[in-house]
Amino acid sequence: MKKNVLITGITGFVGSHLADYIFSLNDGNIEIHGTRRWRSPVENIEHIIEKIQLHYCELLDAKSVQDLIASVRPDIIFHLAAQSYVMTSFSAPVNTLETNICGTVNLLEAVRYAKIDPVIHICSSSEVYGQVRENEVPIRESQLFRPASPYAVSKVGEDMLAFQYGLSYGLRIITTRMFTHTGPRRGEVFVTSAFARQIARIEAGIQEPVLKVGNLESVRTFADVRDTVRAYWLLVHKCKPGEVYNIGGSVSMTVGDMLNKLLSMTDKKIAIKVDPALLRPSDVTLQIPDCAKFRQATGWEPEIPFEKTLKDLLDFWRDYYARRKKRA
Ligand SMILES: C[C@H]1O[C@H](OP(=O)(O)OP(=O)(O)OC[C@H]2O[C@@H](n3cnc4c(=O)[nH]c(N)nc43)[C@H](O)[C@@H]2O)[C@@H](O)[C@@H](O)C1=O
Repeated sequence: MKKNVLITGITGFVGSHLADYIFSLNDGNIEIHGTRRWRSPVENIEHIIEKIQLHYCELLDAKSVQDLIASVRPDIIFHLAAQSYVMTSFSAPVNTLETNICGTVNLLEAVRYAKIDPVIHICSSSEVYGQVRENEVPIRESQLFRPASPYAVSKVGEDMLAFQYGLSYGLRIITTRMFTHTGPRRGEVFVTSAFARQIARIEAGIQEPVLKVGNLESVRTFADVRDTVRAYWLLVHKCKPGEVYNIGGSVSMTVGDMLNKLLSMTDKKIAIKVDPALLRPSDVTLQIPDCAKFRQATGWEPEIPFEKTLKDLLDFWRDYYARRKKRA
């Protein structure tokens, strides 16, 4: 019998890569279902749109989610739909909390009412740990939560809901606290993409050679999105419901060092300018994960070198502006 895999947020960055990864396994017994909101652009999944079952679904509408779950009856759920930009959560805290917390409740309730028993992957985030002290890195799953943004609080909520629905109703939920991940299709607001996009625009002659930045001192441990989705697939097959796992890359550096790597990939001379609008009321400046628990459970290791991740991201934006120019 075919296995139904449901990816909420399949039109997004990680969702689209996860669908690509599952297709690459060439398993004829898997049917991929995904959700989209009526306004969501579909360019990330245009290349696979004929091969997936796409469902209109509004996570904040309980009926919409119940109808979806009752009709798909998924065996595996990857809940990737979210308001995921930290900065936006400061200007739209209620929307962030609603989407990430109430949206997750609607999904978990819909599973209960459908009386099905799927494996459910809930995406918490490394942001739940907030600002850690130097003696607290690498960060383990037992680290205290000190959320530094409404987004982080929303992910604490999601994390706790995953625990509680497992405890109260026996749902088979596995939670990840993923650290920063990037690669082609990364949304333009996130730091790696924001920088790569500006370089591509400068190369295309549609932006002055001045690159706007926020806080360059933050340390991040970058993972490639393609390693990330491979980890998520292993997670639902090898990890234990009720447990929570850190997942992250192995390359840690400041955002400024990451920028220098990107700048070394272009011939253009580019000036750097701090834009105060990109500075957060409170920032998380030290994120280095301890992923031993996940590695032990799955044998997963990140494989893609960070230079390739950045080059692929930059080329993604170069292609984007080349195609735009052709259409004009
Ligand atoms: C795990 C976690 O990972 C992501 O959250 P994030 O790490 O906050 O991602 P980001 O790319 O917005 O910022 C990274 C750092 O870079 C600094 N920074 C400097 N200059 C710019 C800049 O120009 N733009 C942005 N966005 N950040 C900048 C900024 O202040 C911050 O310190 C999300 O996927 C989130 O959903 C998630 O769960």
